[in-house]
Amino acid sequence: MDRDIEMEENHCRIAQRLEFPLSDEEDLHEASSTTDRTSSNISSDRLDSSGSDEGLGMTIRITSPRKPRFLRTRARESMSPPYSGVRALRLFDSPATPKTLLENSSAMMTPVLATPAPRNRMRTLFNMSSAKSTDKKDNLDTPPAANVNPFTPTGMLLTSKKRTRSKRSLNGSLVNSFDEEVHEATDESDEELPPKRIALHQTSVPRYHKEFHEICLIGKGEFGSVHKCLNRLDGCTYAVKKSLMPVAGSPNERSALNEVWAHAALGQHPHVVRYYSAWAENGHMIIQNEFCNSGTLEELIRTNQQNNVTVNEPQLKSTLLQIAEGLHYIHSKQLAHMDIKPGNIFICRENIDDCSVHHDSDDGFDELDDDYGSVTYKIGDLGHVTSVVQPIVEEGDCRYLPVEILQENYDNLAKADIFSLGLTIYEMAGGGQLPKNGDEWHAIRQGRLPYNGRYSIELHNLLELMIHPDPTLRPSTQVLTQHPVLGPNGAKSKDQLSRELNAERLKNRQLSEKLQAARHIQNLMPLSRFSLEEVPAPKMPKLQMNEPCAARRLLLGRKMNRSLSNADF
Ligand SMILES: Nc1ncnc2c1ncn2[C@@H]1O[C@H](COP(=O)(O)OP(=O)(O)OP(=O)(O)O)[C@@H](O)[C@H]1O
Repeated sequence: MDRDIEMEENHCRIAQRLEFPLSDEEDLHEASSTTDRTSSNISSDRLDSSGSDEGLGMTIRITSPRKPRFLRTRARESMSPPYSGVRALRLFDSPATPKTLLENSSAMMTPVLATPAPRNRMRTLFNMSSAKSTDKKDNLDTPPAANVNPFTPTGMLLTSKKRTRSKRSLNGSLVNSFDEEVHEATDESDEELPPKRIALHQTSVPRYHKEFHEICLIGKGEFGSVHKCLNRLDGCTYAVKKSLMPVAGSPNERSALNEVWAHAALGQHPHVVRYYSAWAENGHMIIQNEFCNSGTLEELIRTNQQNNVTVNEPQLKSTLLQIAEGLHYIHSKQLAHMDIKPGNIFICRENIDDCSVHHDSDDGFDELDDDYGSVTYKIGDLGHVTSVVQPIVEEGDCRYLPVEILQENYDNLAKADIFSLGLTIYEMAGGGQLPKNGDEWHAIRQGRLPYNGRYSIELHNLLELMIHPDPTLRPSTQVLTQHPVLGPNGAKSKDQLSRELNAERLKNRQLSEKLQAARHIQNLMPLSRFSLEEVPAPKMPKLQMNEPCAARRLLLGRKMNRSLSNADF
């Protein structure tokens, strides 16, 4: 009896400490009675698994119409009856204090998006209590409240299963399973759920002004406006793109997500504009990207035209090579860009003092010095990216589109990018504005480009090959990056050339050492007994690739010890 009183007192003390407000208490009691009233709805398997009548693990089927699956899951977790819930926590015989339990509970509850915050701490306790019992089961049974990126290998697999459900809408546009509304998800297995599980309006996060200081507007496109922004925390500059209109719930929502998915699936490459994060704010899609400090190739072409400046051939070749590198990377991920054009090629110059300029200059031929310093070209605006295996094509700019895409032949999407790249470089080479239609437009689709004589005929022939009417005959990105017209000297930077020179010198030196050793042996014994391969190389100090020329000349000098033992070259 004394123990009962003591427990009752303990219970009151805890309730006080947790600031149990009357309204919520009533609320919760109501929930309790609702539970009683709907006891037939309480799933018996969960009750059984808890093995008690304490409300631990008790679940209620919420029958409100069309609530998203994850909301329903959370709702049922937060509606356990209060009194039995408190007892279910076993506070009296647990070494954990209510505070620890509260902390644990909030840690456990944070990741679910669009779940209303618990109305008070006590309710959090109940959440924790029920979460504890269902946690294991939920992790196994419930797919996470997160989209599946269709451009990752898993996403591609999932899409291929869903493709049977793709259909054409009445207005002729392709409707894919990704467009199915989130709330259409029923109690299906993970595979059967649509990959788009989070609607943008469910994920509004007020980050823009909190995290960024807006410096200026740098551009506007059809989809969005782009601002140069300073991140308040890391102090670096970014290009932050915000959709012009709220896209949440609109037909543009998928395109907006497409860009984010493509960026995220592609990851980092020196010739693809780098992506940092994305979020939705008041229905707008916001994407934080690397800031490219020298604008777009389109702006450069326009300025050159105005100033009557011609781009020299090494610059043309370097640009072609760099974009081919970026495309090669995109194609290696089974994706196609589908909107390659000067306006979507971004330029970074290294000597401009800006910590947001991220260069990966180690690969050698991705820069070319011009009057302003090293220049890197990057592919951006990934809004049209599609999988080459399961294409959903949203046609890009008709000036750069090959005819097979307009005819809805999607067998060679990677080669459609090659076509657009050929025309992009042609424009950069002074080819003038490309036609949108008419005879000239058709002539280009027949593989004919007017030659203006400002660059070599070899390069011109390569550009014509890139726009060949038969996509299979256009060179792949792999072929382009190793194409003799683009190498060895024309498009390479000084760094790359000196690295290659060093490598050639090293090879040369090894060969001459072998030759000298062979001569030496020949003097000692008849040569017929040894093939050249068997001749042991003389022992010499290793030549470092980056040694200055003077040092190398010394090493190649005549005063070297020679040995017939095996050398470790
Ligand atoms: N990462 C960046 N760095 C610097 N400037 C950028 C960057 N991204 C975009 N811009 C500027 O913003 C302009 C619009 O950007 P973007 O082309 O991505 O928008 P969009 O609405 O998707 O365009 P489109 O009409 O081609 O679909 C660009 O032309 C460019 O001037």
